[in-house]
Amino acid sequence: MTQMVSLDKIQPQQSVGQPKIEIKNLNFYYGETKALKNISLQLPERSVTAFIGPSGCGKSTLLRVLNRIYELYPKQRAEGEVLVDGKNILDRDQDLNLLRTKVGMVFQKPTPFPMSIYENIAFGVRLYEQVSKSEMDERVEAALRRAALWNEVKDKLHAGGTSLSGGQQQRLCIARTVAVKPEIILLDEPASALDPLSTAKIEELIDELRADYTIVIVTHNMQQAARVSRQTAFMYLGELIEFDDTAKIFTSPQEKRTQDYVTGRFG
Ligand SMILES: Nc1ncnc2c1ncn2[C@@H]1O[C@H](COP(=O)(O)OP(=O)(O)OP(=O)(O)O)[C@@H](O)[C@H]1O
Repeated sequence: MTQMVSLDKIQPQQSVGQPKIEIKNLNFYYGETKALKNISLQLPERSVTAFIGPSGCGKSTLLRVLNRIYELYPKQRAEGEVLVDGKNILDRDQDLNLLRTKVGMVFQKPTPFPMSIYENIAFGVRLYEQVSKSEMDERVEAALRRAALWNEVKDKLHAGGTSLSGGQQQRLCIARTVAVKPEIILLDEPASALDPLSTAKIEELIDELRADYTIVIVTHNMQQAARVSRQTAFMYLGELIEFDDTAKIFTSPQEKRTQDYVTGRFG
């Protein structure tokens, strides 16, 4: 079998936590088109899970179900159950604002708000909490430190967020997400628009954040999945083909399609 992924980069085995997210018999539709077919899987808490698979297999769709962001678009609907801490977030009575503070999301392209670095973080905090000026200063600093950006921006907090480099903007978006104290962070190809150095910084950051958050990352980059994740889900044509420890998916997968994909035979 041709090895595409260097094995020394794969995360060491550790004990896996309790399931934070349990997806049960999930189907997803764009109008009449069924994009996810009966997906069931459990994502452990305080751990990084990667979704991999060829273009169009449903990785981003599955990620977007986890904070119900698809609801912003007409004719998109999910059926089945997604339990977060045992509560089905697909229930009609789910408070979507609450869900989105608990489940933060970072997109492929850095999307800072057109405001200062400080305000990029303070804005989201203010939506959910009333905090004093000094508390806000502390929140902003803590979030920027958590996103490994503080040292680079501490002297220009009132400069525009968009004046930062692409890699810094992405870390600002991670800081903004972390500032509202989520438990789950969804990352949709967070480094695909970045240069190798900025990508390495994002990966280091993911490695630090995994102790405190349940992280789900969609990536096209299999080396990246191997470097950052503890579990990997391989998807194909809207189905979950295989879900296992990342080391197993990349070295001894059970399914031929997984093997073909991770060894570069298709995709
Ligand atoms: N807004 C939309 N309307 C209709 N169909 C869509 C929409 N978004 C995605 N799809 C379809 O749903 C399926 C899954 O798409 P999705 O973007 O989740 O795949 P992906 O694995 O994330 O792909 P990529 O790696 O290219 O980003 C595809 O067949 C796609 O064409």
